[in-house]
Amino acid sequence: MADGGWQMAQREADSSPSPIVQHPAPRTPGAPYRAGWIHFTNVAPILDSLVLPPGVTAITGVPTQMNAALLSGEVDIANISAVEFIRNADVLEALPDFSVAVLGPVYSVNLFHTRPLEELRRVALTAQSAMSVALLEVLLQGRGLSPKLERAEGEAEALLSQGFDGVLRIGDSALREWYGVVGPLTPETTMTSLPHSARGITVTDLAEEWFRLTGHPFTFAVWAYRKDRPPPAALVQAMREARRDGIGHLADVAERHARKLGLPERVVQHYLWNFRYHLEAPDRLGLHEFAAKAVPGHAPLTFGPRPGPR
Ligand SMILES: C=C(O[C@@H]1C=C(C(=O)O)C=C[C@H]1O)C(=O)O
Repeated sequence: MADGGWQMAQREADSSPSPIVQHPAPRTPGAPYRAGWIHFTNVAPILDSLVLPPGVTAITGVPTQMNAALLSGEVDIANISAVEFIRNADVLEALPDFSVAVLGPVYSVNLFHTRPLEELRRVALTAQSAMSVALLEVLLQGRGLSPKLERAEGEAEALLSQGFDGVLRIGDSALREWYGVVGPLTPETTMTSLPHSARGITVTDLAEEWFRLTGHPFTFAVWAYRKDRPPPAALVQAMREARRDGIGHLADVAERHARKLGLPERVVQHYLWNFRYHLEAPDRLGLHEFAAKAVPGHAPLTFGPRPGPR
């Protein structure tokens, strides 16, 4: 579904640092604390082992759903698109030690294209993602490129055969479609440098492009909460324990999710060990650099108290 007006509307919304936050009704005492999880495979090392403490409930959804749920007050904490945290930094705060970030390629935030980037005319964007759209805009602006950006859902190869010359995809389907283009990998394929083109389709990995541009990691998601609704300590502790367990058993997590995704185990294992889940100094540097480029004039980014031992 093409929508020519959407690009302008989106650009206008993007350039405004003021939040579109609704003010939820005050909570009744004793009401549950509500979490919203984007449950893509890349968060499995944190979420799969998570045992919610008493008094905490959770829902799941795609990034734009969880962004909206946090901003409307439907949930109190969520792993949201980092760009929404930046845009709404006056009302949101983030946990200081949780991120979905990478240094270099991510494999699941992909622009599939059939012409060189410089010659792109029509690019399909998924409505599931806020972060990848903002990143794509920064990368295109950096190269002085302005293809028409349109909202359209569907698999990359199908959209490429329907008049789009670029298709932006995220998450598990983007990972699967990347492998669909470049796979199957041979035993000789080095796992430090996976291929990015085949059959006339190039897969530009937006996090790798960001690394080429800045030398920094790219932080896709942070765990944000409303400043007036910080998470109970028991929830943060449970998340830290779940992450320690998940990263400690990454091969098991990868095996389970490889089966679900229909991908080879070693591909999923490589995908997962590539992530940076602790919002460390380089990830914050990348986040601040992106914030300055994508949301000039944003409110200062604030993070909760420093964590205890991991
Ligand atoms: C790396 C990814 O990051 C996710 C992408 C998001 C977005 O595009 O808005 C939001 C949260 C991230 O967890 C991915 O989905 O592949």
